[in-house]
Amino acid sequence: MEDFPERSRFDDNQIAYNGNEEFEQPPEQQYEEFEQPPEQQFDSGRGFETNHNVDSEGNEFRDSFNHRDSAAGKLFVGGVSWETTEEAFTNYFSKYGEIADSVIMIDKHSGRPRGFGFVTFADPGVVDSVLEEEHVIDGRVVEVKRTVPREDMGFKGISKRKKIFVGGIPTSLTDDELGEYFSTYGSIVEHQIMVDHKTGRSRGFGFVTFENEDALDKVFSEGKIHELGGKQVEIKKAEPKRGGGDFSGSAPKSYGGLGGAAAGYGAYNSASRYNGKMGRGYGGGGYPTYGTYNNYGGNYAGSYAGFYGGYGGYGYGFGYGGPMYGNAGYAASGYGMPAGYGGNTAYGGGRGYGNGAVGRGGGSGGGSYGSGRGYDRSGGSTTGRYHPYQKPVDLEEEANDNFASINGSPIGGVVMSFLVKTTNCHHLSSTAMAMCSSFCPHLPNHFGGRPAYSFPTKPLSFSFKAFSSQASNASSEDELPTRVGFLGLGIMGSPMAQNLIKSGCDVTVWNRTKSKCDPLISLGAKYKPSPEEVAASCDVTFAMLADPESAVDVALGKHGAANGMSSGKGYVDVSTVDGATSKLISGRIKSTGASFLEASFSGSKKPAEDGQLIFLTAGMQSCDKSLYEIAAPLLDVMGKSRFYLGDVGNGAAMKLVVNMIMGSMMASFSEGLLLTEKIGLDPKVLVEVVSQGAISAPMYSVKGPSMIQSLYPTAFPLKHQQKDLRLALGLAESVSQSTPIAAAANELYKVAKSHGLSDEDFSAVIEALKPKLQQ
Ligand SMILES: NC(=O)C1=CN([C@@H]2O[C@H](COP(=O)(O)OP(=O)(O)OC[C@H]3O[C@@H](n4cnc5c(N)ncnc54)[C@H](OP(=O)(O)O)[C@@H]3O)[C@@H](O)[C@H]2O)C=CC1
Ligand SMILES: O=CC(=O)O
Repeated sequence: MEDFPERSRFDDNQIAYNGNEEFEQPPEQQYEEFEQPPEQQFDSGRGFETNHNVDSEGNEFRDSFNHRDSAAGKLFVGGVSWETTEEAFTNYFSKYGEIADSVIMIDKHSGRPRGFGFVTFADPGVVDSVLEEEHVIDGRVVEVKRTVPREDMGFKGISKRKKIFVGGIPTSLTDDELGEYFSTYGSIVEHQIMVDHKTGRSRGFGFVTFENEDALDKVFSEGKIHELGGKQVEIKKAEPKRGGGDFSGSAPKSYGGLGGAAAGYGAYNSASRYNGKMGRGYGGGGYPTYGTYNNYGGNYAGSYAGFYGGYGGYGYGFGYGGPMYGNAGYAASGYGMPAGYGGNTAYGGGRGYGNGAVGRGGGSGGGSYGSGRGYDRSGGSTTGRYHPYQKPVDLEEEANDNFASINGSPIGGVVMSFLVKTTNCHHLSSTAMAMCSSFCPHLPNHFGGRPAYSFPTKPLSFSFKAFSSQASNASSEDELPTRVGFLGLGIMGSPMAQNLIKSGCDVTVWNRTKSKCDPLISLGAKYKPSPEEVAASCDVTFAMLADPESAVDVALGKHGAANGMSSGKGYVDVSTVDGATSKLISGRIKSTGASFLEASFSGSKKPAEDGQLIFLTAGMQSCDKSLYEIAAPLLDVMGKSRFYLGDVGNGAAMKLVVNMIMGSMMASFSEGLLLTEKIGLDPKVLVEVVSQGAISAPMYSVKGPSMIQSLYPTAFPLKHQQKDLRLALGLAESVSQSTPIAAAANELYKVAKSHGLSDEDFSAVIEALKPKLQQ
C-alpha cells in the first residue's frame, strides 16, 4: 500500500506548470498550488491523480496509465457531504470488499471536510464493480473515480522534480544567461525564458530543467530568491500541471477540453510580493492569444516597488477568448485601487509589458496586492474551462502584509469588487467575504488601522452608485447557512443552483415547471412543492425569476416565499427586475421580520455555469448586514465579483443600465453584419476585425459566427433583453434622461418578438433587420 503522508499536506513551494509553456498565460494561470480544488487535485499530498486527465493540449491520456498495484485499489470519492463521517464513508464502501484505507480530506486551515476523500480496497479487483455503480452516501450522490499515481503522470518526459520556475526575470536577461546562472547548480537539460508571441518580448519568467534532482536541492538550499541580471528573481519548483480533468459529465466538473473554445478566465488575483506568496492565478487554460498574459516581474508597479508587477490577469474569456476586462496596465500611474485590501482581485490583468502594469479594477493599486490565490487549471488552448471554485484564502494575513504599502497612497477609483471563491462552502471565513472596495479619492483615515475586513456601508453618492469601505465587525468564523433555497430553475437558475449544490450547500429547489428540478434533485438537492415551503425550510432563499411579474408572484403570491419567511431568514432576489419591484418585494419580505438583499447580476449562461457572474448587490441595511454576510460566500460560489451599490433598487438599476447598453450593442452589431454582407464583404471578417480592435467584446466574437449562420442558441432569451430595455427606458424616463439609441433598439426587439423570436437568443434581433421580417 502507498505510504500516505499525513492528510492535507501542502507544499507551498510546489507549483505545477502547464506542460506546454508555449501558452500565453501569466504565471498565475500556468501555475497552481497544490492546494487546489478537489476536482483539480484529488489528492492533497497523497500522490495520486484521477486518471481522467487532459494534458495541456487537451489530449486525454487516461488509457496510457500504468496502474500500479499500490494505486489499483484506490478510488477518489468526490461530492462527499460535510456530514459524512469517515466511519460512514468506510462502512459504505466496505460492502464492496475489504477496505485497506479510507480518508475524507480535511482542509488544513479550517479543519473542515473538503468534500472529497479516498478509499483503497485491499483487493483491486473490486474497483471495477464499484466504478460501475452509482453511489449515495448520507443522501448525497458522490462521484467515484480512479486514482493514478502521480509519478505516472509524465509530461513531456520531464520529471516535475527537476524543473523550476523562475519569476521576476529582468527583461534584458537572455536565455543563455539564465542557463549559465543555473548551470552552476547542476547539469541543465533545458532552459527557457518565455516570450510574448506577438511582441517577442520577454514575459519575465522562465523555466530551467536540471538533469537530476540534486541540482534542485542545491538551488533551493540557497533560498528562493536569487540574483540574476542585477535583479532578484524568485524560483519555485514546477510540476506538470494537470490539464482540465475529464469531468465531462455534469456541470462544474466538466472541465474537459472544449476544443478551440478555450476559456480565458484569468487569474483571480494577481501578483505576489517577493517576500510573499505568489499569487496563483485561477484562470482556466486561456485562449493562447488572449487571456491575460502579463509580464512577470521586472514589472515593478511604479511606486509599489517591491512587488511584482500587477499581472492581475483576469482574462475573462467566457470560454471564447477575448478578455472582457483585459488590458490596462495602470499601476505605474497609480491608477489602481486597493480594493479589498489584500483580498483584492486584479481584474483585467493588463498586459504589462514590463512597465509595471497592474490589473485593472477590482484589483488593486497595482494588482500587486492581490491575495486571493486563484487556482489555475487546465491551461492550453483546448482545456479551456475553469473551475468555479477557489480555495479559501488567508486574506487577513495577506491583507496585513499588503496594507502597509497602500496605506496613504492616493488611489483613483476604478472598479471595486472583491472576490473569493471557495472549494466548498464550509471553508469560507468572513475575511474571505464581504470585502469590497470603494470609489473614493483618498484612502480614508480608518484604513490606517488594521484592514481586517472591508465592508460596504453607505453610498457616498447616488450618482456613482458607490460606497465607502470601512472595517466591518464581521465575525471571524462565519457559518454558512446550512439550508439554501432556490426558486426558479430556468437557463440561469439551474446552473447557479447546481454550483451551490456542487460546492457542498444543502439546497432545496422549486420551479414552476417541476421537471426542471429533477436534474438538481439527482445532484442532491431537496425539493419542496411551493416557494413558501422552500422559504420555510431554508435559512436563505434565492429567487431567479423571469421578470417583475413572476418575481412578485413567487415572492408575494399565494404560497409565495414571503409566507415562509420569518425573522432570521433571508431572501435574495437575483432576478432582473426594476427598482420598484425590488422595493416592493423587499418591503414585504422585511415585514415578516426576515432580511432582503437585492443581487441581480451580469453574466449569461456560460458564466453562470462557470460561477463567473458579476453580482450587483444592494439593500443591506444594518439589519440586513448579517444576510449580506451570509449571502456573500454563496454569491461567490456563483459569481466572480460583487458590487455593493447602496439602497434597494440600485442593483436593479445598474443591471438595467448594463443591459440597456448590451441590447443596443447587439442591435448595432446586427446592422453592421448585415450591411457588411450587403456591400459584398465577408461578415466573418467583420467579426474578426472587431475582435481585434477597441470595440471588441466577447459577445461579438461568440455570437457573431452563429448570427452569420442565422443560428441563435439561447443563452439570454430575446424576450428578457426586450424586457430589460423596456425597464431601462422606464428608468431613464423617471429621471428625464434621453435614451434614443436604447429606444430604437427596443423597437427592434419588439419587432423580433412579434415574429416569434422571444425564446431565441437575443442575438436573433438581427432577424428583425432582414427584409423578410420587415415586410
Ligand atoms: N439568461 C441570461 O443570460 C440572463 C438572464 N438574466 C435574468 O434572469 C432572469 C431569468 O433568466 P433566465 O433563466 O434566462 O430565464 P428563463 O426564462 O430560462 O427562466 C425563467 C424562470 O422564471 C420562471 N417563471 C417564469 N414565469 C413564472 C411565473 N409566472 N411564476 C413562476 N415562475 C415563473 C420560469 O419557470 P418555468 O421553468 O416554469 O418556465 C423559470 O424558472 C430574467 O430576469 C433574466 O432577465 C440575468 C442575467 C443573464
Ligand atoms: O442579462 C444578461 C446578461 O448577459 O447579463
